[in-house]
Amino acid sequence: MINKMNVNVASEFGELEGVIIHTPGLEVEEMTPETAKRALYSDILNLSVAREEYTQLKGVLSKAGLCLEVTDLLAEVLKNGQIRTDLLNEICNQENAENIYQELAELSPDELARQLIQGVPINRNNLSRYLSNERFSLWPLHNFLFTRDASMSFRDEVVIGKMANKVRDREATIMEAIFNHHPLIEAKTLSAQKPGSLPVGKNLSIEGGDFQVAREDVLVIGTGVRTTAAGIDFILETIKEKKEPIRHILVQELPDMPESFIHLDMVFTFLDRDACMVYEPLILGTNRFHTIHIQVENGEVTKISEEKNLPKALRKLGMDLKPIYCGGSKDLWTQEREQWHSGANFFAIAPGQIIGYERNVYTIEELNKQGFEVIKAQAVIDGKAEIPKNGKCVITIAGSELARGGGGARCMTMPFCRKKVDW
Ligand SMILES: NC(=O)NCCC[C@H](N)C(=O)O
Repeated sequence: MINKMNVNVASEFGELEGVIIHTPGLEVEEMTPETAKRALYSDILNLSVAREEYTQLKGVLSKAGLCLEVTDLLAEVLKNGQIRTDLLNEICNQENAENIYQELAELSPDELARQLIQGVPINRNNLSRYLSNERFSLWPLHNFLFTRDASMSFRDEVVIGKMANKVRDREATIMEAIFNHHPLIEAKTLSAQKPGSLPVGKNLSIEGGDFQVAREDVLVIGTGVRTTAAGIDFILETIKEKKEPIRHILVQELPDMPESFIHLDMVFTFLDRDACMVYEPLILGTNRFHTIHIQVENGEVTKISEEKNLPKALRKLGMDLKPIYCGGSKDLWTQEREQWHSGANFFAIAPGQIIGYERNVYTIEELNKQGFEVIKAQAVIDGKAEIPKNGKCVITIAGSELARGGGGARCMTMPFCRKKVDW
Protein backbone atom coordinates (compact mmCIF):
# COMPACT_ATOMS: atom_id res chain seq x y z
CA MET A 1 0.00 0.00 0.00
CA ILE A 2 1.54 3.31 -1.12
CA ASN A 3 0.81 6.46 0.88
CA LYS A 4 -0.58 9.54 -0.82
CA MET A 5 2.19 11.86 -2.01
CA ASN A 6 2.11 15.63 -2.18
CA VAL A 7 3.54 17.30 -5.25
CA ASN A 8 6.70 19.08 -4.25
CA VAL A 9 9.45 20.12 -6.65
CA ALA A 10 11.67 23.06 -5.78
CA SER A 11 14.79 22.13 -7.73
CA GLU A 12 16.00 20.14 -10.72
CA PHE A 13 18.13 17.77 -8.66
CA GLY A 14 16.72 17.25 -5.15
CA GLU A 15 16.66 13.55 -4.32
CA LEU A 16 13.92 11.96 -6.42
CA GLU A 17 10.86 10.67 -4.58
CA GLY A 18 8.21 10.34 -7.28
CA VAL A 19 8.26 10.40 -11.07
CA ILE A 20 5.75 9.72 -13.84
CA ILE A 21 6.91 7.93 -16.97
CA HIS A 22 5.38 6.22 -19.98
CA THR A 23 6.90 3.07 -21.42
CA PRO A 24 6.55 3.47 -25.19
CA GLY A 25 3.77 1.38 -26.72
CA LEU A 26 2.37 0.74 -30.19
CA GLU A 27 1.81 4.49 -30.65
CA VAL A 28 5.49 5.07 -31.48
CA GLU A 29 5.27 2.85 -34.55
CA GLU A 30 2.03 4.35 -35.87
CA MET A 31 3.68 6.54 -38.46
CA THR A 32 5.33 6.29 -41.85
CA PRO A 33 8.32 8.25 -43.13
CA GLU A 34 5.78 10.59 -44.69
CA THR A 35 3.72 11.20 -41.53
CA ALA A 36 6.66 11.24 -39.12
CA LYS A 37 6.98 15.02 -39.38
CA ARG A 38 3.36 15.55 -38.34
CA ALA A 39 4.02 13.16 -35.45
CA LEU A 40 6.96 15.45 -34.50
CA TYR A 41 9.58 12.79 -35.17
CA SER A 42 12.63 13.13 -37.43
CA ASP A 43 12.80 9.40 -38.04
CA ILE A 44 10.64 6.32 -37.49
CA LEU A 45 11.26 4.07 -34.48
CA ASN A 46 11.42 0.35 -33.87
CA LEU A 47 9.26 -0.34 -30.82
CA SER A 48 10.98 -3.46 -29.52
CA VAL A 49 14.41 -1.78 -29.52
CA ALA A 50 13.01 1.42 -28.01
CA ARG A 51 11.28 -0.56 -25.24
CA GLU A 52 14.41 -2.49 -24.41
CA GLU A 53 16.33 0.76 -24.05
CA TYR A 54 13.52 2.33 -22.06
CA THR A 55 13.60 -0.59 -19.62
CA GLN A 56 17.03 0.64 -18.53
CA LEU A 57 15.68 4.10 -17.75
CA LYS A 58 12.75 2.65 -15.83
CA GLY A 59 15.01 0.22 -13.97
CA VAL A 60 17.25 3.01 -12.68
CA LEU A 61 14.35 5.34 -11.83
CA SER A 62 12.62 2.58 -9.89
CA LYS A 63 15.72 2.21 -7.71
CA ALA A 64 15.68 5.94 -7.01
CA GLY A 65 12.03 6.61 -6.14
CA LEU A 66 8.40 5.80 -6.80
CA CYS A 67 8.03 5.36 -10.53
CA LEU A 68 4.48 5.53 -11.88
CA GLU A 69 3.23 4.73 -15.39
CA VAL A 70 0.78 7.10 -17.10
CA THR A 71 -1.32 4.21 -18.45
CA ASP A 72 -1.87 2.76 -14.95
CA LEU A 73 -2.67 6.16 -13.45
CA LEU A 74 -5.10 6.94 -16.26
CA ALA A 75 -6.86 3.57 -16.00
CA GLU A 76 -7.34 4.14 -12.24
CA VAL A 77 -8.81 7.58 -12.81
CA LEU A 78 -11.16 6.24 -15.51
CA LYS A 79 -12.79 3.87 -13.00
CA ASN A 80 -14.81 6.82 -11.72
CA GLY A 81 -17.89 7.24 -13.94
CA GLN A 82 -18.18 11.01 -13.70
CA ILE A 83 -14.48 11.66 -14.31
CA ARG A 84 -14.57 9.30 -17.25
CA THR A 85 -17.59 11.06 -18.78
CA ASP A 86 -16.03 14.50 -18.32
CA LEU A 87 -12.66 13.46 -19.72
CA LEU A 88 -14.19 11.70 -22.73
CA ASN A 89 -16.39 14.71 -23.46
CA GLU A 90 -13.42 17.03 -23.28
CA ILE A 91 -11.27 14.86 -25.56
CA CYS A 92 -14.01 14.16 -28.12
CA ASN A 93 -14.86 17.88 -28.28
CA GLN A 94 -11.23 18.92 -28.57
CA GLU A 95 -10.65 16.48 -31.41
CA ASN A 96 -13.97 16.62 -33.28
CA ALA A 97 -14.59 12.98 -32.47
CA GLU A 98 -18.07 13.15 -30.93
CA ASN A 99 -19.11 10.26 -33.21
CA ILE A 100 -16.98 7.80 -31.24
CA TYR A 101 -17.93 9.01 -27.75
CA GLN A 102 -20.43 6.21 -27.14
CA GLU A 103 -18.19 3.38 -28.29
CA LEU A 104 -15.36 4.70 -26.08
CA ALA A 105 -17.68 5.15 -23.10
CA GLU A 106 -18.45 1.41 -23.20
CA LEU A 107 -14.81 0.26 -22.92
CA SER A 108 -13.25 -1.01 -19.70
CA PRO A 109 -10.99 1.51 -17.91
CA ASP A 110 -7.84 -0.39 -18.95
CA GLU A 111 -8.89 -0.65 -22.60
CA LEU A 112 -10.00 2.97 -22.71
CA ALA A 113 -6.68 4.13 -21.22
CA ARG A 114 -4.86 2.08 -23.84
CA GLN A 115 -6.90 3.48 -26.73
CA LEU A 116 -6.62 7.07 -25.53
CA ILE A 117 -2.85 6.69 -25.74
CA GLN A 118 -2.37 4.28 -28.64
CA GLY A 119 -5.12 5.84 -30.75
CA VAL A 120 -8.57 4.82 -31.93
CA PRO A 121 -8.56 3.36 -35.46
CA ILE A 122 -11.12 4.86 -37.79
CA ASN A 123 -14.27 2.78 -38.23
CA ARG A 124 -14.92 2.91 -42.00
CA ASN A 125 -18.67 2.63 -41.65
CA ASN A 126 -19.67 5.50 -43.91
CA LEU A 127 -18.37 6.71 -47.27
CA SER A 128 -16.41 9.69 -45.92
CA ARG A 129 -14.60 7.48 -43.45
CA TYR A 130 -14.23 4.70 -46.03
CA LEU A 131 -12.45 7.07 -48.38
CA SER A 132 -10.54 8.95 -45.68
CA ASN A 133 -6.75 8.98 -45.83
CA GLU A 134 -6.69 9.08 -42.04
CA ARG A 135 -6.06 5.87 -40.15
CA PHE A 136 -7.36 7.04 -36.79
CA SER A 137 -10.36 8.83 -35.30
CA LEU A 138 -8.19 9.73 -32.32
CA TRP A 139 -4.52 10.04 -33.15
CA PRO A 140 -1.99 7.93 -31.25
CA LEU A 141 0.01 9.96 -28.74
CA HIS A 142 3.37 9.26 -30.37
CA ASN A 143 5.21 11.54 -27.98
CA PHE A 144 3.81 10.50 -24.60
CA LEU A 145 7.06 8.73 -23.73
CA PHE A 146 8.33 12.29 -23.25
CA THR A 147 6.20 12.78 -20.13
CA ARG A 148 8.20 15.89 -19.28
CA ASP A 149 6.42 18.13 -21.71
CA ALA A 150 2.67 18.03 -21.02
CA SER A 151 2.84 19.09 -17.38
CA MET A 152 5.38 20.63 -15.03
CA SER A 153 5.73 20.49 -11.27
CA PHE A 154 6.67 23.65 -9.43
CA ARG A 155 6.63 23.60 -5.63
CA ASP A 156 3.23 22.19 -4.63
CA GLU A 157 1.57 22.93 -7.97
CA VAL A 158 1.42 21.32 -11.36
CA VAL A 159 1.20 23.55 -14.40
CA ILE A 160 -0.71 21.81 -17.19
CA GLY A 161 0.99 22.64 -20.46
CA LYS A 162 -0.53 24.27 -23.51
CA MET A 163 1.16 22.29 -26.23
CA ALA A 164 2.47 24.06 -29.31
CA ASN A 165 1.22 21.27 -31.59
CA LYS A 166 -2.26 19.80 -31.65
CA VAL A 167 -0.91 16.23 -31.86
CA ARG A 168 0.25 16.59 -28.24
CA ASP A 169 -2.84 18.34 -26.75
CA ARG A 170 -4.43 15.15 -25.41
CA GLU A 171 -1.31 14.41 -23.35
CA ALA A 172 -1.93 17.58 -21.34
CA THR A 173 -5.63 16.82 -20.93
CA ILE A 174 -4.80 13.34 -19.60
CA MET A 175 -2.16 14.69 -17.19
CA GLU A 176 -4.65 17.23 -15.87
CA ALA A 177 -7.18 14.46 -15.14
CA ILE A 178 -4.48 12.41 -13.38
CA PHE A 179 -3.27 15.26 -11.19
CA ASN A 180 -6.79 16.41 -10.38
CA HIS A 181 -8.22 13.02 -9.57
CA HIS A 182 -5.70 10.28 -8.87
CA PRO A 183 -6.00 9.24 -5.22
CA LEU A 184 -2.26 8.72 -4.87
CA ILE A 185 -1.16 12.24 -5.76
CA GLU A 186 -2.14 15.44 -3.99
CA ALA A 187 -1.67 18.40 -6.34
CA LYS A 188 -2.99 21.83 -7.15
CA THR A 189 -3.23 22.21 -10.91
CA LEU A 190 -3.02 25.35 -12.94
CA SER A 191 -3.94 24.93 -16.58
CA ALA A 192 -2.29 26.92 -19.34
CA GLN A 193 -4.90 25.35 -21.64
CA LYS A 194 -7.52 27.29 -19.65
CA PRO A 195 -5.87 30.54 -18.51
CA GLY A 196 -9.29 31.97 -17.51
CA SER A 197 -9.23 35.65 -16.71
CA LEU A 198 -5.45 36.00 -16.50
CA PRO A 199 -4.31 38.82 -18.81
CA VAL A 200 -2.14 36.85 -21.23
CA GLY A 201 -1.59 37.39 -24.94
CA LYS A 202 -2.50 35.30 -27.97
CA ASN A 203 -0.49 32.26 -29.11
CA LEU A 204 0.00 31.00 -25.57
CA SER A 205 2.00 27.80 -25.46
CA ILE A 206 4.22 26.34 -22.79
CA GLU A 207 5.86 22.89 -22.59
CA GLY A 208 7.76 21.22 -19.76
CA GLY A 209 10.97 20.78 -21.72
CA ASP A 210 11.36 24.54 -21.51
CA PHE A 211 10.50 24.83 -17.82
CA GLN A 212 13.20 24.34 -15.19
CA VAL A 213 12.98 24.93 -11.46
CA ALA A 214 16.40 26.25 -10.53
CA ARG A 215 15.51 26.97 -6.93
CA GLU A 216 12.42 27.70 -4.83
CA ASP A 217 12.51 31.33 -6.02
CA VAL A 218 14.11 30.96 -9.48
CA LEU A 219 12.65 29.56 -12.68
CA VAL A 220 14.60 29.19 -15.92
CA ILE A 221 12.35 29.03 -19.00
CA GLY A 222 13.21 28.63 -22.67
CA THR A 223 11.29 30.42 -25.39
CA GLY A 224 11.22 29.30 -29.00
CA VAL A 225 9.04 27.09 -31.16
CA ARG A 226 7.34 25.39 -28.19
CA THR A 227 7.06 28.02 -25.46
CA THR A 228 5.97 31.49 -26.48
CA ALA A 229 6.38 34.82 -24.70
CA ALA A 230 2.65 34.59 -23.86
CA GLY A 231 3.32 31.18 -22.28
CA ILE A 232 5.95 32.72 -20.01
CA ASP A 233 3.64 35.66 -19.27
CA PHE A 234 1.07 33.12 -18.09
CA ILE A 235 3.61 31.83 -15.53
CA LEU A 236 4.51 35.41 -14.64
CA GLU A 237 0.86 36.30 -13.94
CA THR A 238 0.42 33.29 -11.67
CA ILE A 239 3.59 34.23 -9.79
CA LYS A 240 2.40 37.83 -9.43
CA GLU A 241 -0.84 36.60 -7.86
CA LYS A 242 1.13 34.97 -5.06
CA LYS A 243 2.60 38.33 -3.94
CA GLU A 244 5.77 36.82 -2.51
CA PRO A 245 8.77 38.91 -1.46
CA ILE A 246 10.90 38.06 -4.48
CA ARG A 247 10.96 35.76 -7.45
CA HIS A 248 13.06 35.53 -10.59
CA ILE A 249 12.38 34.16 -14.05
CA LEU A 250 15.37 33.78 -16.35
CA VAL A 251 14.32 33.44 -19.98
CA GLN A 252 16.54 31.92 -22.66
CA GLU A 253 15.70 32.46 -26.32
CA LEU A 254 16.15 29.41 -28.54
CA PRO A 255 16.63 29.00 -32.30
CA ASP A 256 13.70 27.72 -34.37
CA MET A 257 15.87 25.29 -36.31
CA PRO A 258 16.96 22.52 -36.34
CA GLU A 259 14.38 20.58 -34.33
CA SER A 260 16.94 19.49 -31.73
CA PHE A 261 16.55 23.01 -30.25
CA ILE A 262 12.83 22.67 -29.53
CA HIS A 263 13.25 22.90 -25.77
CA LEU A 264 15.65 24.49 -23.32
CA ASP A 265 16.50 21.08 -21.84
CA MET A 266 18.09 20.12 -25.16
CA VAL A 267 20.79 22.77 -24.58
CA PHE A 268 20.91 23.29 -20.81
CA THR A 269 20.28 21.04 -17.80
CA PHE A 270 21.13 21.31 -14.10
CA LEU A 271 23.39 18.53 -12.81
CA ASP A 272 24.23 19.55 -9.25
CA ARG A 273 24.50 22.54 -6.88
CA ASP A 274 27.69 23.49 -8.68
CA ALA A 275 27.43 22.13 -12.23
CA CYS A 276 25.27 22.38 -15.32
CA MET A 277 25.40 20.82 -18.78
CA VAL A 278 25.48 23.28 -21.67
CA TYR A 279 25.51 23.28 -25.43
CA GLU A 280 28.26 25.86 -25.51
CA PRO A 281 27.57 27.67 -28.81
CA LEU A 282 24.09 28.64 -27.67
CA ILE A 283 24.46 29.02 -23.91
CA LEU A 284 27.90 30.65 -23.65
CA GLY A 285 28.92 31.61 -27.18
CA THR A 286 28.31 34.91 -28.91
CA ASN A 287 24.96 34.69 -30.68
CA ARG A 288 21.73 36.57 -31.16
CA PHE A 289 19.70 34.56 -28.66
CA HIS A 290 19.02 36.71 -25.62
CA THR A 291 18.97 35.84 -21.93
CA ILE A 292 16.43 37.94 -20.06
CA HIS A 293 15.90 38.40 -16.33
CA ILE A 294 12.40 39.16 -15.00
CA GLN A 295 12.22 40.18 -11.37
CA VAL A 296 8.98 40.06 -9.41
CA GLU A 297 8.55 41.58 -5.95
CA ASN A 298 5.37 41.46 -3.89
CA GLY A 299 3.21 40.82 -6.94
CA GLU A 300 4.79 43.45 -9.24
CA VAL A 301 7.28 43.11 -12.08
CA THR A 302 10.02 45.42 -10.84
CA LYS A 303 12.61 44.92 -13.57
CA ILE A 304 13.13 43.23 -16.94
CA SER A 305 16.72 43.32 -18.13
CA GLU A 306 19.18 41.50 -20.32
CA GLU A 307 21.86 39.20 -18.91
CA LYS A 308 25.09 38.01 -20.52
CA ASN A 309 24.12 34.32 -20.35
CA LEU A 310 22.33 31.81 -18.10
CA PRO A 311 25.29 30.69 -15.93
CA LYS A 312 26.24 34.35 -15.31
CA ALA A 313 22.67 35.30 -14.44
CA LEU A 314 22.39 32.33 -12.07
CA ARG A 315 25.70 33.26 -10.44
CA LYS A 316 24.29 36.72 -9.62
CA LEU A 317 21.46 34.92 -7.84
CA GLY A 318 23.92 32.88 -5.78
CA MET A 319 24.04 29.73 -7.92
CA ASP A 320 27.59 29.26 -9.08
CA LEU A 321 27.45 26.49 -11.69
CA LYS A 322 30.40 25.20 -13.64
CA PRO A 323 29.29 24.65 -17.25
CA ILE A 324 30.22 21.21 -18.60
CA TYR A 325 30.20 21.04 -22.38
CA CYS A 326 27.94 18.74 -24.35
CA GLY A 327 30.20 16.93 -26.86
CA GLY A 328 33.35 18.01 -25.00
CA SER A 329 35.19 21.26 -25.51
CA LYS A 330 37.44 20.49 -28.46
CA ASP A 331 35.35 20.14 -31.59
CA LEU A 332 32.22 22.02 -32.66
CA TRP A 333 31.19 19.19 -35.00
CA THR A 334 31.19 16.73 -32.09
CA GLN A 335 29.19 19.17 -29.98
CA GLU A 336 26.63 19.51 -32.76
CA ARG A 337 26.42 15.76 -33.32
CA GLU A 338 25.89 14.95 -29.64
CA GLN A 339 23.48 17.85 -29.03
CA TRP A 340 21.36 16.49 -31.90
CA HIS A 341 21.00 13.18 -30.07
CA SER A 342 20.03 14.75 -26.75
CA GLY A 343 23.59 14.92 -25.43
CA ALA A 344 22.78 17.87 -23.15
CA ASN A 345 19.59 16.31 -21.82
CA PHE A 346 20.31 14.86 -18.38
CA PHE A 347 17.92 13.89 -15.61
CA ALA A 348 19.12 14.13 -12.01
CA ILE A 349 17.93 11.55 -9.48
CA ALA A 350 19.88 13.37 -6.73
CA PRO A 351 22.45 16.19 -6.59
CA GLY A 352 25.29 15.19 -8.93
CA GLN A 353 23.68 11.85 -9.85
CA ILE A 354 22.43 12.01 -13.38
CA ILE A 355 21.08 9.79 -16.16
CA GLY A 356 21.94 10.26 -19.84
CA TYR A 357 22.51 8.43 -23.12
CA GLU A 358 25.69 6.34 -23.36
CA ARG A 359 25.81 6.96 -27.14
CA ASN A 360 27.05 10.52 -26.51
CA VAL A 361 30.55 9.35 -25.72
CA TYR A 362 32.31 12.72 -25.81
CA THR A 363 29.82 14.23 -23.41
CA ILE A 364 30.15 11.27 -21.04
CA GLU A 365 33.95 11.50 -21.26
CA GLU A 366 33.77 15.21 -20.42
CA LEU A 367 31.58 14.48 -17.39
CA ASN A 368 34.05 11.84 -16.30
CA LYS A 369 36.91 14.37 -16.53
CA GLN A 370 34.84 16.66 -14.30
CA GLY A 371 34.59 14.02 -11.59
CA PHE A 372 31.45 12.07 -12.52
CA GLU A 373 31.91 8.32 -12.18
CA VAL A 374 30.46 6.56 -15.23
CA ILE A 375 28.13 3.68 -14.34
CA LYS A 376 26.16 1.56 -16.79
CA ALA A 377 22.43 1.42 -16.08
CA GLN A 378 22.35 -2.35 -16.59
CA ALA A 379 24.99 -2.81 -13.88
CA VAL A 380 22.85 -0.79 -11.44
CA ILE A 381 19.76 -2.80 -12.37
CA ASP A 382 21.56 -6.16 -12.05
CA GLY A 383 22.96 -5.14 -8.66
CA LYS A 384 26.53 -5.27 -10.00
CA ALA A 385 27.12 -1.57 -9.36
CA GLU A 386 25.94 0.72 -6.60
CA ILE A 387 24.91 4.33 -7.03
CA PRO A 388 27.47 6.01 -4.73
CA LYS A 389 25.92 7.43 -1.54
CA ASN A 390 27.22 10.95 -1.99
CA GLY A 391 29.56 10.92 -4.98
CA LYS A 392 28.91 12.35 -8.43
CA CYS A 393 27.98 9.86 -11.12
CA VAL A 394 26.48 9.59 -14.57
CA ILE A 395 24.37 6.50 -15.15
CA THR A 396 24.33 5.71 -18.84
CA ILE A 397 21.36 4.18 -20.62
CA ALA A 398 21.20 2.76 -24.13
CA GLY A 399 19.44 5.23 -26.40
CA SER A 400 20.21 4.69 -30.05
CA GLU A 401 16.54 4.18 -30.89
CA LEU A 402 14.98 6.41 -28.23
CA ALA A 403 17.04 9.40 -29.32
CA ARG A 404 15.35 9.25 -32.73
CA GLY A 405 12.13 10.32 -31.00
CA GLY A 406 13.81 13.65 -30.31
CA GLY A 407 14.50 13.58 -26.58
CA GLY A 408 16.62 12.20 -23.76
CA ALA A 409 16.42 11.26 -20.09
CA ARG A 410 15.01 14.58 -18.85
CA CYS A 411 12.37 14.60 -21.59
CA MET A 412 11.25 11.10 -20.59
CA THR A 413 10.60 11.89 -16.92
CA MET A 414 8.00 13.97 -15.09
CA PRO A 415 9.17 14.30 -11.48
CA PHE A 416 6.41 15.31 -9.08
CA CYS A 417 8.21 14.95 -5.77
CA ARG A 418 11.79 15.66 -4.79
CA LYS A 419 13.45 16.09 -1.39
CA LYS A 420 14.53 19.56 -0.34
CA VAL A 421 18.06 20.41 -1.42
CA ASP A 422 20.53 21.16 1.30
CA TRP A 423 22.01 24.27 -0.36
N1 LIG B 1 11.73 17.94 -23.45
C1 LIG B 1 11.96 17.53 -24.68
O1 LIG B 1 12.86 18.03 -25.35
N2 LIG B 1 11.15 16.61 -25.21
C2 LIG B 1 11.34 15.98 -26.46
C3 LIG B 1 10.10 15.96 -27.27
C4 LIG B 1 10.30 15.32 -28.62
C5 LIG B 1 9.02 15.17 -29.40
N3 LIG B 1 9.22 14.41 -30.59
C6 LIG B 1 8.46 16.54 -29.78
O2 LIG B 1 8.86 17.04 -30.83
O3 LIG B 1 7.63 17.07 -29.07
